[in-house]
Amino acid sequence: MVLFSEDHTQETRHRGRIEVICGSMFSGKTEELIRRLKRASFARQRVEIFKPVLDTRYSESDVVSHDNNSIPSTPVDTSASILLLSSEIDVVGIDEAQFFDEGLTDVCNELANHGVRVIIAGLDMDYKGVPFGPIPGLCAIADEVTKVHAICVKCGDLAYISHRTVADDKRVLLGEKEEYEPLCRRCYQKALRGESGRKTE
Ligand SMILES: Nc1ncnc2c1ncn2[C@@H]1O[C@H](COP(=O)(O)OP(=O)(O)O)[C@@H](O)[C@H]1O
Ligand SMILES: Cc1cn([C@H]2C[C@H](O)[C@@H](COP(=O)(O)O)O2)c(=O)[nH]c1=O
Ligand SMILES: [Zn+2]
Repeated sequence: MVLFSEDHTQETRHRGRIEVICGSMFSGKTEELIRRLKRASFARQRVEIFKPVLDTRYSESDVVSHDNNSIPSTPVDTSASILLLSSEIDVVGIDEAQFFDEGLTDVCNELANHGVRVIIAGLDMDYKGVPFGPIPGLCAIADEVTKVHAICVKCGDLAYISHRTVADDKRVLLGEKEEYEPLCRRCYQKALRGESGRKTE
């Protein structure tokens, strides 16, 4: 899939569609979400961005990337709130979608069926490699899925998973580089076996 394609149909009004941007931590999901949403704003489309209320890492309200790019957003606690707050909107962006309830799939379908372009960013897998929350279902119903990759911090290959580096087995543990590192499949298997590797940063 070509990531930075100039698909001008995406800037066309009244085209309901669902786009999913997924991958590991540090893979550029939030940056790609912000890029698409800012382009929609430049095209004078009415844009609304949502994130789960529990994601307070960088900001209570803004969606912020690891490189500190940001865009204002509305924190919500359920997917149903997204539907309620999206009247008269052309483009809906949703970040950290893995933390939403399973109702998010129906909400996104409903919006797209009514002509809204819905752009969703989220982790495809948790730290154990298990598909995360509503993301797999959203990938199934999406018009377009973009899988992005970080760089494995041990070997420089493409990473596919977010390895948790602290002892905590809760599925939800907000964090950054102190708690997670993106690894390729080979380095992840080594890490699970307790073999040390060179950390390149
Ligand atoms: N190991 C890494 N591989 C790729 N990018 C990384 C890595 N570590 C830090 N980054 C930074 O993270 C940025 C991506 O941030 P962001 O869009 O917030 O990612 P995501 O939302 O997927 O976690 C990259 O542009 C890069 O500057
Ligand atoms: C793998 C994994 C991650 N999380 C948390 C850690 C971060 O707060 C977010 C992901 O943010 P990003 O924008 O993709 O970098 O999710 C978690 O709670 N559980 C996990 O298994
Ligand atoms: Zn590796």
